[in-house]
Amino acid sequence: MSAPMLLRERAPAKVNLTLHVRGRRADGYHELDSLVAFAGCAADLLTLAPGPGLSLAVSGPFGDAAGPDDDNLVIRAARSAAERVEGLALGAFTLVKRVPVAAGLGGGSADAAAALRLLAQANGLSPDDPRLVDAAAATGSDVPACLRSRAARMEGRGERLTEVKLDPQPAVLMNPLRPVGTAEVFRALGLAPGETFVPPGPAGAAPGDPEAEIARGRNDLEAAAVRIAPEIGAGLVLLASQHGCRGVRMSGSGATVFGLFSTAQEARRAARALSAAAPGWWVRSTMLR
Ligand SMILES: C[C@](O)(CO)[C@H](O)COP(=O)(O)OP(=O)(O)OC[C@H]1O[C@@H](n2ccc(N)nc2=O)[C@H](O)[C@@H]1O
Ligand SMILES: Nc1ncnc2c1ncn2[C@@H]1O[C@H](COP(=O)(O)OP(=O)(O)OP(=O)(O)O)[C@@H](O)[C@H]1O
Repeated sequence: MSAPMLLRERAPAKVNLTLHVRGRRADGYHELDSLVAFAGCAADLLTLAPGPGLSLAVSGPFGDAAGPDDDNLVIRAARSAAERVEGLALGAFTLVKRVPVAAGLGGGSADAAAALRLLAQANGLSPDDPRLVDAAAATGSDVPACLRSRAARMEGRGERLTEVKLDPQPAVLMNPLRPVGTAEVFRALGLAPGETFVPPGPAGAAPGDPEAEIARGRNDLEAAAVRIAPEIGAGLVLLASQHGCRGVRMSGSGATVFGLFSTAQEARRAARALSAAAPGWWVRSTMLR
């Protein structure tokens, strides 16, 4: 008797090392230019037992916050793939939700992307299959980048991706466990459809050298998000005060903030100090790549 097949995938959190808003398109979405990387030590876990039907069981510290299972991005991605690939075998998913929800870490997008990778494996498809890439884009703006889960430049709404050679970045992630809605933050920028975004301050570095781009870049959603959740500002100050911190910024639409460090040891030490200094916050040291 053989055991039923169980496939596993990690769904690493996404961090926007830079996030530049170009403007608002006629369709209401914002045109972006963002360097994204992925966190080794902050990830959800997915399994798939291929078989008839489609189901999802969610557990883990943030399982309740992910919303009803039928609405979960895992199910939405699977349905989206099934619409595009005739005869696609689905099955029973489990999700252990360890990344905070509505946190600017693309947790739901990472889960959707991991579900597509599992379906690719179960059906003998490449995760780069254009039908799966199309299903990813239809599920959410961050899902195509999460499908690859490697450092990249993300342009447009997230559908244009270019690989970026990035040295692994020791980092600390901090989140106050206050959900911040992505749509609300974009709305707070106050751009009309068709309007160009004028960044405050100097332009960032030209594309080519990721280190310079990160050092001189911005997150154009940061000011709007701080108005909605002022604790983001407190998190940035706390992170910046840590020994060895090279720079701090918010990820995505917040409220997660990150600090970059020169060594993994400094990042781990800072994470220990911050866990004590900011009780109630989610704090992780990780390597971004
Ligand atoms: C902020 C980022 O996380 C940066 O990586 C993404 O742009 C957001 O990605 P996401 O969470 O997958 O977002 P989606 O689910 O596609 O969009 C949520 C909502 O955010 C707004 N939105 C999102 C992306 C974008 N480029 N412009 C927007 O205006 C829209 O109101 C949209 O209805
Ligand atoms: N698997 C999932 N994990 C997390 N949230 C999910 C999931 N499925 C659906 N959702 C819903 O999606 C919304 C956004 O959650 P998510 O954690 O992806 O946001 P985020 O980290 O702010 O994303 P971004 O960085 O793309 O702005 C939540 O309101 C949540 O209810």
